[in-house]
Amino acid sequence: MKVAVLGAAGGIGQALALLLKTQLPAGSKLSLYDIAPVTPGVAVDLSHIPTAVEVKGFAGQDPSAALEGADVVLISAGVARKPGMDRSDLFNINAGIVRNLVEKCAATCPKALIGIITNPVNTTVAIAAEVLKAAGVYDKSRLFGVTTLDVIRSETFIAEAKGLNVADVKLNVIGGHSGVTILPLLSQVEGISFTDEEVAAMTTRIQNAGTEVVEAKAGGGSATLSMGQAACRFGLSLVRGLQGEENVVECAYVDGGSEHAEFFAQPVLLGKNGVEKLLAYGDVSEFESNARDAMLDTLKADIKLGVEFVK
Ligand SMILES: NC(=O)c1ccc[n+]([C@@H]2O[C@H](COP(=O)([O-])OP(=O)(O)OC[C@H]3O[C@@H](n4cnc5c(N)ncnc54)[C@H](O)[C@@H]3O)[C@@H](O)[C@H]2O)c1
Ligand SMILES: O=C(O)C[C@H](O)C(=O)O
Repeated sequence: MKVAVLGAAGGIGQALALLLKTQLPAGSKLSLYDIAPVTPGVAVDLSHIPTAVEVKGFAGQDPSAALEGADVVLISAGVARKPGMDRSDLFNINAGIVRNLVEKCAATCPKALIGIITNPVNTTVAIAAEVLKAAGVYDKSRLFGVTTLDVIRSETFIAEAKGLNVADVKLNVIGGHSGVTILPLLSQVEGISFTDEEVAAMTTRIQNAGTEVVEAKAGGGSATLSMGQAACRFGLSLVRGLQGEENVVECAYVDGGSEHAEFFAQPVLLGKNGVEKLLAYGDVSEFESNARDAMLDTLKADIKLGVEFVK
């Protein structure tokens, strides 16, 4: 199994690469690419860790060598937020970066599963889909917006607030990955109840968690370590699905399963072809159903921006 990380010299990329080096199944290959010249050095550094995962690093303008034979490509290349910015403010720079990298994926590893981390995810995934369509290799089962950070944040914050073992907290986070489009389904967490005030406060905290990190880092970037962990969890789930493991389920921002929008984050069953089955996200409370409906104009506008960027 070969996993490529594009943006591998960055804050997320290096954390993700370290976690993958230590957690990918024995015999895997890890391929690191970034425009930053340090990238081969990051690979050499990681290669001294004693695991049976072969790691290679590539720098420069062309990622093709890193992508050859890739089964999974995780893309975190691009710029991150500073205080006062929204994720949508990253569009001007990151849209072109994602377009160019996905064009290379289409040419070099058209069957790879692609996970987009680069923000604004609501839009960059739509860009990736249009690029793959234009290249004639689009398979909606193989493209994912990585929203796992919203899931692990929800698990963490709920466990903290309710005094639970975090391993026991499970929930779906649906919609997209910015502001009001992030909707944790708190009503589905088993064994606990929330007051209306707690639901409102917890939902807002989860929606603003990225900004919480951006402000705490005070101009030094956005979430990198928690995102590295989230992307590793998601990447390993993709690998487990590809290897034929059963019942591998993650929430991700995907195409086609939703009556709500062209792309929508929801639970998916992963398998040998990426999305094996789109799963229903289950019953929702009145608060959640209102919040879901209220996000749709924003989400659809984010998607339209991505489609129009490529067309
Ligand atoms: N999906 C999520 O939940 C989530 C969470 C956190 C951050 N992000 C996003 O991930 C992205 C990366 O964040 P970061 O903190 O790692 O940023 P970073 O600045 O630390 O790293 C980005 C890396 O991308 C590289 N890069 C830039 N242009 C490139 C190109 N054309 N080809 C290859 N590499 C290129 C840079 O050299 C840098 O090493 C940002 O857009 C951020 O908003 C998403
Ligand atoms: O908030 C950001 O800009 C980064 C990321 O999307 C996050 O949720 O932490």
